Amino acid sequence: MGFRLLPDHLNREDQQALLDLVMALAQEAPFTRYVMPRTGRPFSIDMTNAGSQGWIADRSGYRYSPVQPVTGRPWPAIPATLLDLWHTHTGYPHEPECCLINHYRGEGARLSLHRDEDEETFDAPILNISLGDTAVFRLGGPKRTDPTRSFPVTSGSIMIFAGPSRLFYHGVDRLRVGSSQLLPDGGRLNLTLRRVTRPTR
Ligand SMILES: O=C(O)CCC(=O)C(=O)O
Ligand SMILES: [Fe+2]
Repeated sequence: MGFRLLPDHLNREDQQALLDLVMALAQEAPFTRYVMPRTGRPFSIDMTNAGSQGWIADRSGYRYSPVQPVTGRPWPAIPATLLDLWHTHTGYPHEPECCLINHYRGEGARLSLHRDEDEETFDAPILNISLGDTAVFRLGGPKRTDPTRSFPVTSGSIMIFAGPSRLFYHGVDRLRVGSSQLLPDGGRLNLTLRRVTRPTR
């Protein structure tokens, strides 16, 4: 069990259906440009969430919140299509609690090298779904100083970060702007499904 990339896994119709779901979710929970803790510098991408827990950032840190910080309303539920993909590809016996949605609008949109480490448990894999422009994705190892490699991730591709790769450093260097026509205004959407709390049995 480790890292898996399933290139072009979802067909065009499934991609469009996911895009429609994201557009609907964004009506309820608007995309927001967070700022980074301490520096207060804005991210180059916009974010929203579905689920009982949404990943947020502000001057005081990175964390999960049950509500959208601007509207104060709970995040919309994670759509069944995404729950199905989670169960199919992760085999994890519990539901994901967060679907973080990143919107990379175009040139200059990136996500620097980081680990997903704000969750209470790292037992569950992370499921990553890409829609729209190809991303130049960077994957390293468990330590920030480990060597990294970069590779293209196209629209409809799925990545699974399971086992040790759950805590590998990763990021997005840039988009190949204009490589996909899926999003009406161009750019890329990325969905990551996450388990946040430790399941109680
Ligand atoms: O956009 C991507 O593919 C990566 C997203 C990511 O690493 C994150 O949201 O933590
Ligand atoms: Fe990440």
